[in-house]
Amino acid sequence: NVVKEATGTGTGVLGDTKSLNTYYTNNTYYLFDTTKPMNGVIETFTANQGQYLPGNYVTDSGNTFYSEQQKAAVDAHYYAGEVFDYYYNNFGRISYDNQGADIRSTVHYGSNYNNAAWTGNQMIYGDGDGTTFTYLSGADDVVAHELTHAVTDTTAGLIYENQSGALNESFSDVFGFFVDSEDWLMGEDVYTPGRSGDALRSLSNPNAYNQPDHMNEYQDLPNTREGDWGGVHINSGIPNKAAYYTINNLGISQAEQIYYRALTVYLTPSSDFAYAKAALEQSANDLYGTQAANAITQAWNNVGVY
Ligand SMILES: CCC(=O)Oc1c(C)cccc1C(=O)O
Ligand SMILES: [Ca+2]
Ligand SMILES: [Zn+2]
Repeated sequence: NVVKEATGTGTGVLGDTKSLNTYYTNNTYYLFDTTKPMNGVIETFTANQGQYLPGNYVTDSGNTFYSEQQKAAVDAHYYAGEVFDYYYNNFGRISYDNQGADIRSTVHYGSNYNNAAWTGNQMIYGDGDGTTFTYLSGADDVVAHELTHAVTDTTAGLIYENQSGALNESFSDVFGFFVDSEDWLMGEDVYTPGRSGDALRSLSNPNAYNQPDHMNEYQDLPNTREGDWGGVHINSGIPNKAAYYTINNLGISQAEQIYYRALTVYLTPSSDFAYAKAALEQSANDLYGTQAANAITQAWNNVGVY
């Protein structure tokens, strides 16, 4: 049969050119990647600034995705593939559910929407308002953050509130770092396009973006939407700082295996910070022995978790 897999090219959010795994049918090319070792596909849609999901496939008759409106889709598609590869190459995980599930993204979601999310079965990316954010799929750490929410939901299932919710957020930031390990910042490539050097969050210095980096700064916020469900995006600074200490002590290769084992083997929906410390200690001991476990202990003690 006619192999319809194709290689297209596109312009990303930051103006860079990248090659894309596309699919040819009905005289046009789709952002539809069938090349990964999974029974699902990686597919990218546009909501055309609406809120209906998944929206329309992103297509191009010439397999050249160079237009302004195609930039967000180019990066959502390319980075979803990069994050699939990260989890497959480092842990042998086949898509977010380890069962080869379709990885679906929708860009241009909503109007000036300064958000990105995992909806429970797909990723969505706003365009940003052009001041706070540009197209949010333009950052690989953001895409890794969102897809890691899907990994968490299919493994530990950390409940998105209070300490378990802050851990849910932190694991997404930490794997965002592992995918984009050239800096300790989150979302720097799409945050405030008019200002350089800043970011949404920092793992090395959570205080820089008004997050606590120690239990004595834990924010007891209400478990409501207005309270960020008990401050899940605020209090994540504490486990994020512990991860920073751990990675500096053990290195990325050991840290990522420890974090993956804790997430997929030991953590449970209601795990709190103390439980996460124990889960990471156990994972470190399982994989690398006492010295590595001691590094976890030290990292969490440094942020006031004993
Ligand atoms: C680093 C990615 C990130 O934090 O995305 C979100 C944004 C930009 C707003 C609200 C929620 C999220 C999230 O995915 O938690
Ligand atoms: Ca980053
Ligand atoms: Zn998140």
